[in-house]
Amino acid sequence: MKPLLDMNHVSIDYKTDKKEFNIVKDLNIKIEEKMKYGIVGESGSGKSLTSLAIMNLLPDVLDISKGSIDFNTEESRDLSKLNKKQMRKVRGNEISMIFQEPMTALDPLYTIEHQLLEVLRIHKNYSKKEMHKMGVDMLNKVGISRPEQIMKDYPHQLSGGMRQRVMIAMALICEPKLLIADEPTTALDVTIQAQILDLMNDLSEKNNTAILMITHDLGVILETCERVAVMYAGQIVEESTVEKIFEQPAHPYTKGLLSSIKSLGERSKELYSIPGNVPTPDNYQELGCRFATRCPYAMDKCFEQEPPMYEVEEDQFSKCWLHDEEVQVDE
Ligand SMILES: Nc1ncnc2c1ncn2[C@@H]1O[C@H](COP(=O)(O)OP(=O)(O)OP(=O)(O)O)[C@@H](O)[C@H]1O
Repeated sequence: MKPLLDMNHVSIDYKTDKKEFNIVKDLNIKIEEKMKYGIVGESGSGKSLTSLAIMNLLPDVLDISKGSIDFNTEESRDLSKLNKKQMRKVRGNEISMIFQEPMTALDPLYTIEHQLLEVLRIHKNYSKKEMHKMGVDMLNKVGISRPEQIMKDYPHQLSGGMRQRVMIAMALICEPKLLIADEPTTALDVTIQAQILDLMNDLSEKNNTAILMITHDLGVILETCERVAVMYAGQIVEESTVEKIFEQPAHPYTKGLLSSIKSLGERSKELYSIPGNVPTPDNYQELGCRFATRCPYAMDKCFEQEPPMYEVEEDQFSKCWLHDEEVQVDE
């Protein structure tokens, strides 16, 4: 069976009359129905552009220069080829998205009822009364008490956690096949974070919704996902099940990310962080590995030739020259 979402060799370029450069390169992601899939990476690694590409919402200066984004439901569609009208039918209905900061997605001028029911008005054919009832039920499901009152409120009258619950309600009211959650809990208190993640998981399980979780936080991935792609500077550097990535990470970048959360957990005196920063796209190395400048194991070859993706274990893939049989490493 075809996966629900199949990103095949997707590259995203910046392109204007004056300048042109590649940002996201050769992305391959397969998300099966009902699967919980995570993309993790530091700021600037290309996570958000990946989600915007799926939603066909890339800004004008960015362009999918290669590859396809196949969305396979009863029919198969390459989302990157759909026009605006066709894509509007997909967004909010078959694929929906939760953002980090709900205030940017909620309009301060409209009531929660107006905004919550908007996707139903656009995509479905229910009476006003039916929609109202569905709205109240959905608010109940996301754990909002007094839903009738909240329906009449405006976004600023709600707390951050409540607004995030409303966003989840909005995203799931049409029972989408895929929910994209871009840092859905980063702006919330730690105690509320866990509640919101649990809620998203519960609801998506009940509705058979697949989740694409986008985050810089490996802890969130560990709690919510089955598979994970680790992104660095616009590329996937490692991909596997969450279990394998946590227990036996293969790529030096993944190892670095894990050391940072482990040292947090152990409250060690010195918090480990990977030295240096993610380069900006106009500074990506044209040759070699994009992580080489920060990699503790970098060899000459890493600056000269781009490594392929190796299957280092069954169903575990890592893009690093260290896995090459001809490379000798002294550890
Ligand atoms: N409109 C744009 N024009 C030019 N470059 C852009 C544009 N949007 C994003 N970029 C660049 O693309 C790279 C990837 O950005 P992206 O927002 O996808 O990263 P991210 O991993 O989601 O980071 P964050 O967690 O900070 O959102 C960054 O270096 C960013 O500067």
